[in-house]
Amino acid sequence: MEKIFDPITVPIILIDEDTKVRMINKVFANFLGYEKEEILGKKVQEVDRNSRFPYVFQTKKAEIAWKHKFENGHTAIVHRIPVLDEKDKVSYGFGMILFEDMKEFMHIIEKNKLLETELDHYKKRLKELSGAKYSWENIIGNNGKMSKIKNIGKKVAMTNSNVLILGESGTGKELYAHSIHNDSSRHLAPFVKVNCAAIPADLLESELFGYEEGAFTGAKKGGKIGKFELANGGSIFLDEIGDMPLNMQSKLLRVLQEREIEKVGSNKTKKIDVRVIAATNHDLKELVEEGKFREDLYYRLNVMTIEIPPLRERCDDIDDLSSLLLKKISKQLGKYVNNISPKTMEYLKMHSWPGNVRELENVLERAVNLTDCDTIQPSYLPEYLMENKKSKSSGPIKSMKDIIEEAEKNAITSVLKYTNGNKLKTAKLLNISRSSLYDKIERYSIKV
Ligand SMILES: Nc1ncnc2c1ncn2[C@@H]1O[C@H](COP(=O)(O)OP(=O)(O)OP(=O)(O)O)[C@@H](O)[C@H]1O
Repeated sequence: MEKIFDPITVPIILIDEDTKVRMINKVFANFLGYEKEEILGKKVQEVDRNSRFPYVFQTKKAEIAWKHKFENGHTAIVHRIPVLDEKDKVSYGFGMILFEDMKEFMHIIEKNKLLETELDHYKKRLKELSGAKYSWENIIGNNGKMSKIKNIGKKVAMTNSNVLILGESGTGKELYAHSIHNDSSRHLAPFVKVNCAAIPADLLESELFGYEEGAFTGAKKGGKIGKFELANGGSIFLDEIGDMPLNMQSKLLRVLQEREIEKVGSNKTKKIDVRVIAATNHDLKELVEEGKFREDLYYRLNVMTIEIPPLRERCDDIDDLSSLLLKKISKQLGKYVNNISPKTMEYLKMHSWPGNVRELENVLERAVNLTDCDTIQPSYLPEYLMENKKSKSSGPIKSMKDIIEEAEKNAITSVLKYTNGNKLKTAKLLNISRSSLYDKIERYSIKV
């Protein structure tokens, strides 16, 4: 035992069940102001009256990194560990000094604090670089349906399953995708967004999976890393998944099943660990029925589903949402506008909000810019919002197709008015392509 204890440069001590010192190394004995031989066999309390070992033997609980003032006046940081036998009886105690003086200890603490601050800073930077900007606190609305959906989102974030976020354009699907990633165990890894509708069909495969050098004419030297590989360890947000071409859907399905990708022009596969968060404003089930979306992919993605209802279906949220958005917008614009008059609120609640929260945000931003007092009056609302109130009436029951067409027509008409007939802005606000907007304008004979 002596041979083991003495070469150790950290002060250590071994005590038997009667608190007698069985072994102590030279450094510890010298620290106490004794020679080793003077201490061995003595009760620990005789060597240091302040010893807590008798107490530790009673509680049977280790005291780790405790500050201890020795009888000789030294203060140190120590461990006191009771060792129990199979019958849960104390068989011996082990003690050691971690820091022989408090200055050394305080120095380590300070250094640790500094490191923690630095670590926080780099964690924040990493999060920013990871691509996910928003978290739950950016999703306004803690009442009614919104709080329920947020709670579902938080539960979903804890799992590792694929997520499907459904909801009309402007309902906050992207906010949810970011927040789920940021609240998941993957939050320090990348969050990569791909808008499946914005990438031409023939480029989507190489965009998602990358390509090898020389894979096709015009391919970059050295090839290209795909979004899936970039998201490895993190999450990939496949926005507008409903617009993904069928041939790509089969390839995506393979990736989800096999958890491996194959670059364009390569015959090698690479294992990847990516969580898919997909979103769409289409009715995916309907697309499946129409043969435009693969059923097997639908079920693969539809493991955890979050459905965000359109704003018109959660009128109760409009009050809360408007006040909180108003606060945010006033702060951003540096204006003090914190009230919405009851009449204005009435108009806001009557509107059908085809552009959902995005439209509400725009309406409020416009009003904050126009108003010169602290309250938003109806006169600061766009014309089309007041007209909607007059035209709201219930009629005979219509087919789903007619209802959807009518809603589309109303949405396009409203937003066109709101943008003063600007088609590019309208298409953007409604999140549809320009060509699709032109088609619908023609189909519904909308006067621009
Ligand atoms: N609950 C909410 N709280 C705060 N802002 C919201 C909320 N929901 C939506 N928004 C705002 O509305 C706008 C649209 O949100 P987002 O882009 O997440 O919607 P989306 O459903 O992904 O739309 P799209 O389908 O058109 O891509 C953003 O400016 C976002 O900040």
